[in-house]
Amino acid sequence: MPPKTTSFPRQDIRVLLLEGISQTAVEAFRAAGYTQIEWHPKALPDAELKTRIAEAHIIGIRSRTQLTAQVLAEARRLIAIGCFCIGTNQVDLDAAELAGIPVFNAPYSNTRSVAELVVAQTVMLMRGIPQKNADCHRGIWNKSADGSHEVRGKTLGIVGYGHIGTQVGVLAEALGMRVIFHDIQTKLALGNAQPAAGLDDLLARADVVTLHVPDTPATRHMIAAPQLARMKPGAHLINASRGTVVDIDALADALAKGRLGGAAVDVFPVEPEANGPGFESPLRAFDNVLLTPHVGGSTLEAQDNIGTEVAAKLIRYSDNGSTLSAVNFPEVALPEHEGSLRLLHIHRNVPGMLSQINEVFSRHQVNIDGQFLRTHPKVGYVVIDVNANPAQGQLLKDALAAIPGTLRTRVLY
Ligand SMILES: NC(=O)C1=CN([C@@H]2O[C@H](COP(=O)(O)OP(=O)(O)OC[C@H]3O[C@@H](n4cnc5c(N)ncnc54)[C@H](O)[C@@H]3O)[C@@H](O)[C@H]2O)C=CC1
Ligand SMILES: O=C(O)CCC(=O)C(=O)O
Repeated sequence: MPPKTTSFPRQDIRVLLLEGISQTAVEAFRAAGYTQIEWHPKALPDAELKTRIAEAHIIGIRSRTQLTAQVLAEARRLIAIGCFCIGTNQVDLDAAELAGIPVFNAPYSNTRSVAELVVAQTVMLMRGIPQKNADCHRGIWNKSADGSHEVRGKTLGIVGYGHIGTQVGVLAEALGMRVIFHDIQTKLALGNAQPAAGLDDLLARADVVTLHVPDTPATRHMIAAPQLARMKPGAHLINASRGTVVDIDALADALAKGRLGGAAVDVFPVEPEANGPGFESPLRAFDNVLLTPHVGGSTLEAQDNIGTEVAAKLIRYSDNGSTLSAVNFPEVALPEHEGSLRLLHIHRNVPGMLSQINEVFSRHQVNIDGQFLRTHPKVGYVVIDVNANPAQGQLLKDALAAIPGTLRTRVLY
């Protein structure tokens, strides 16, 4: 099959991939006919990001690149954003939506990797391995069972019982742990897991507390001094969710006072912009804290799967207009449009928009083959398949773009 063209040829669409996104994404774009792919191993400094994003039609990032409203204001050509990870808190989702830019992510591909790391950390913390490891590195031999426990029969408290939390629970039960969880939504408990009566109840009962919530206003500092004080003396805390969830100074204080047995922390309120020296944290002072550089989802398996998954979503949107599974945008699942010309119209969701759109087609005496509409409170997305030639398509696109409240139009041939 010859490749379908979009409103301009695929080879003119510029794809900017940052932060060492897996080559599987590059391969997926190439296989779909995209040739202008710029790949960077790291995040870009803010000024360079603004320059590069101004030229890009599609951008792929991971958790480090901050796509703020100011950065997005420079992204005049951008049609789609891919977060090659789960979290999308690094993107101003409202600003992107109001600019007519859907944001896609990979909600599942690295969840197993995080779950495996957390289970390993649970065993390591319960055995006091971080301190023993630090001692050995300093040449100190300290063979002792003091403070060292099996995880079998101990209680794991999972805060946020979603894709990662549930997998952690299943793996922990396989090791003989009792699993309790807390979530703001009612959740199906897997295996023998039990819901706790609330966060305070979970904190009071768990030997190890592990956090798997997203970054939201409600989760910011959800573990601070009062919550740490409710944990069992000598219990352990694991955070592989987001650095904003734990008050790091309060955690350092609890560790300094010996209230907690230890902690494993993979995510930080401020993370260095690049690999190399420059990681600062009060937790560096503690031998009983396992520190990792935000690698919960960083396995080759996860990254390869994420590369394929998010690239497929971006390509589908670019070629077909489908926004299924976009995190910030009206979701429209579209059939192929063989034989029809497809117009995309993204607009402010104000009364009378649809009638103005349809008036364009009646004015140009063009038959509509199919129409798809979804709205969010602020933004609407209409896709119209028409029986028209490319020249008419361009005229229709210009007429649609002239409707007040239009955010973006595209034509797919
Ligand atoms: N360290 C790393 O490399 C990685 C970190 N993550 C982080 O892990 C987070 C969780 O990932 P998933 O399990 O896939 O997300 P998910 O969306 O499947 O699960 C999150 C759960 O948290 C619950 N929740 C939300 N607000 C809550 C609150 N205030 N109190 C209690 N529960 C609340 C939700 O109802 C949901 O069940 C992501 O948002 C991301 O920030 C994800 C992947 C890799
Ligand atoms: O490894 C990454 O790029 C970020 C992983 C993560 O935190 C996420 O998927 O939300």
